[in-house]
Amino acid sequence: MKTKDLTFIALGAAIISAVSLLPQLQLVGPVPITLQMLAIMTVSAILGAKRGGLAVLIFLLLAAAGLPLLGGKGGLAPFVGPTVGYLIAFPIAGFFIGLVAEKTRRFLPLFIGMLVFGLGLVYLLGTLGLMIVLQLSFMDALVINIPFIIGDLLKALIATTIAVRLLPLRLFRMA
Ligand SMILES: O=C(O)CCCC[C@@H]1SC[C@@H]2NC(=O)N[C@@H]21
Repeated sequence: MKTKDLTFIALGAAIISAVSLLPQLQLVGPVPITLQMLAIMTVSAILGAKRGGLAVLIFLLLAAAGLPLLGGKGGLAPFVGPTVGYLIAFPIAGFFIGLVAEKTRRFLPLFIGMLVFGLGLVYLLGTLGLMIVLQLSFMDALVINIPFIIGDLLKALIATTIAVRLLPLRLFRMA
């Protein structure tokens, strides 16, 4: 990996971290509405699988190291809390969204990739985390995701729109 790639990974992690500092909306239940997935989907699509996944991983390491990036909290507590499944899903989703973006720059396939990995996979692992930490049934944990769907669809739409405009410029291609 070249210096240029490392710079983009650091930049990606910084963007995701900056967005994660924005206030979260705790409507009902244990999981907040956040803009994290908007940043993760956009950065990963632009940087590709390896660099996107690593950028998300560094963001999580910064949070684990104590930066208040997860609802104003940092340290290890969020990684054993109700949202742990979402946190585990973030870099995996980033990797696969990046992989899809490496294969296509067309809007529809990339948008579908965002839906499958940015929503589907994140909700699935998030649900499993909720089941384990809060001792809920699969259905009780799954319904906790319902309030996020419209907002997350919008985030996927925005991330795809940004990515399909930036990818053809080849600004961020691998060094
Ligand atoms: O800060 C955390 O501890 C992680 C919060 C995870 C929030 C999830 S991500 C997918 C879904 N969409 C949202 O806006 N919130 C949840």
